[in-house]
Amino acid sequence: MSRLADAQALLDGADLICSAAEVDAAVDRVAREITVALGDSYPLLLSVMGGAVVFTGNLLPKLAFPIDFDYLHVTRYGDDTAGGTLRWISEPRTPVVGRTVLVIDDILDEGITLAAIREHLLAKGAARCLTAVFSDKRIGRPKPIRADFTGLELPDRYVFGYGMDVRGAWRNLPAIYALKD
Ligand SMILES: O=P(O)(O)OC[C@H]1O[C@H](OP(=O)(O)OP(=O)(O)O)[C@H](O)[C@@H]1O
Ligand code: HPA
Repeated sequence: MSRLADAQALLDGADLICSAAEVDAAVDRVAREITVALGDSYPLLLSVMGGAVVFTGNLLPKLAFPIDFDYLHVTRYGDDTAGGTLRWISEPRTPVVGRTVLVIDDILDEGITLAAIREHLLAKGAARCLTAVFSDKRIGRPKPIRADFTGLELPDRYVFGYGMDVRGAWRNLPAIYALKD
């Protein structure tokens, strides 16, 4: 099969678990919570490439206070549906020393990625490091980190859409889908 047909088959065989309207409402709520918590602190927002790109792009225009923005890239899934070793692809260029940092990511799954990023930024001298995730997967096991701001809780299934990929595809979907178990 072609890559196009493979990607279409993945979507056709998946379940819609969260509509675009629910997604948008969750992002609105998270934006309000972040505004209350960080509106006075001129934070540095760090988007975790590449999954956070859609959440970040929708969240930032809803924050009506000054921010600095940069990105970092770490990965441990690649095109796989199970996580492996964390690889740092790029560091933020903006110094974090003394800053209030808000890390933005698409999904907190096992929590390994976000916990490592937070530890790294604090070791680099960030004054505080908060985290905002579009989604938190209910994996039924303890995680090494809890997000300070969470959009949606998702079931323990492989999910995609709204920045999250399945075998590299479908980050562009406005709603959330899950592969059949
Ligand atoms: O909580 P965890 O189990 O550590 O997984 C969460 C991380 O996995 C995904 O990134 P991925 O490794 O797929 O990188 P990508 O966004 O570049 O595809 C996602 O964007 C999170 O950063
Ligand atoms: O369920 C998931 N879907 C997409 N990307 C992910 N990264 C960690 N878990 C997931």
